Amino acid sequence: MSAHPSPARHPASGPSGPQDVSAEPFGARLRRAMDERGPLCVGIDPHASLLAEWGLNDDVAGLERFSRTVVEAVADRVAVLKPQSAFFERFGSRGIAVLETSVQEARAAGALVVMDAKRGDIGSTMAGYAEAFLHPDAPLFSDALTVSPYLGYGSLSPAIALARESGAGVFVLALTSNPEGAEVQHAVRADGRTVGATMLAHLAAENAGQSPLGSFGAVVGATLGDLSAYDLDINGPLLAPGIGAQGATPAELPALFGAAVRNVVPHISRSVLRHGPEVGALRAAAERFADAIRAGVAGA
Ligand SMILES: O=c1ccn([C@@H]2O[C@H](COP(=O)(O)O)[C@@H](O)[C@H]2O)c(=O)[nH]1
Repeated sequence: MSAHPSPARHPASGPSGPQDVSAEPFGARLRRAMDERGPLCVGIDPHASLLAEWGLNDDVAGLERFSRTVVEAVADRVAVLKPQSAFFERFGSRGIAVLETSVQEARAAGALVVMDAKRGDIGSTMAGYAEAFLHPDAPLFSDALTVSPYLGYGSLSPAIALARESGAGVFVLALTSNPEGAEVQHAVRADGRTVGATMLAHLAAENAGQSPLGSFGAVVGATLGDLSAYDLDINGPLLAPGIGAQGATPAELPALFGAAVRNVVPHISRSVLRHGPEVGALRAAAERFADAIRAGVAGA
C-alpha cells in the first residue's frame, strides 16, 4: 500500500512566493530562482565540529539552533539550500523533526530545498524513498533529492516518475567531488563510455524538450579539474559541490563547465558555515561567494 495514494496539488512556497508545485516543474522554478537570486546553493551541514565552533552543544537543541540560524541568514536570499540529511539523522527521530522544520522554514522563506540524502536502492525500495522525499504530502517533501545511481540508473525510475508527477527534481550523482569517486565514475564500459558520461546521457534524455530547464540534474564536483571529456549539455541543472573546504574556487567554474556554466548551481557548506553563529557574518560570507560566482559567470 502506498503511504500517499497520488501526488496531491499542494501549495508550496518558492522564490516568487506561494505556488502550486504540481503546476510548475522544479527545473522552471530553479531557473527563475537562479535568475532572480543568483545560482548559489548554501549547505546546512551541522557537523559536530561546527556546533562546537558556534558554542553550541552537540545535541538536538544545538542542531535546532544551528539550522534555524542558517535558514534565517540566507533562505530569503539564496536560490537553494541543501540540508545534509546525515547530520540530522545522527540524532534519530528528534533530528529528523528538526530537519522537517528546517525544510519547511527554508521553503517558506523562498529558497528551494535540495535534500542531500543520496538515496539509492532496488527499484521497489526506491519507491519508498521517493515517497519519503518527493511526495507533496510527505513531512520531508523537498523541492529535489540527491540520489545514487550505482544500483543501476533504471533503479531510480520510481523517483524520476514521482518527481515528474509532483513537480519536484532529482539530482543524480554523476561525477562526485571526492577523489574516491573516480574508481566507479571514470570506469569505462563495454561501449567505450565512462559510467559518469552514461549518467549524464541518461539525464539529457530525461530533460529532452523541457524549457527553460529540465528537472533532472547531475551532481558534478567543482573539484574535478578537467571536464572536457564530458558532455555537460544535459538541459538540466549541474549541482557543483566542492567549493571552499574541498579546494575549488568560484573563479574556476567558467573554465571548468564551459557553456554549461549557466546551468551550474555552485554549492558551499563549511566555508560559509564557519562564519557563524552571527547571522550578519553568515550572510556576508554567502554574499562574498555569490558575488565571486556572479563575477565569474558574467565574464564567461
Ligand atoms: O559529490 C558530492 C556530492 C555531495 N557533496 C555534499 O556537499 C556538501 C559539501 O560540503 P562542503 O563543506 O562545502 O565541503 C556535503 O554535504 C557533501 O556531502 C559533496 O561534497 N560532493
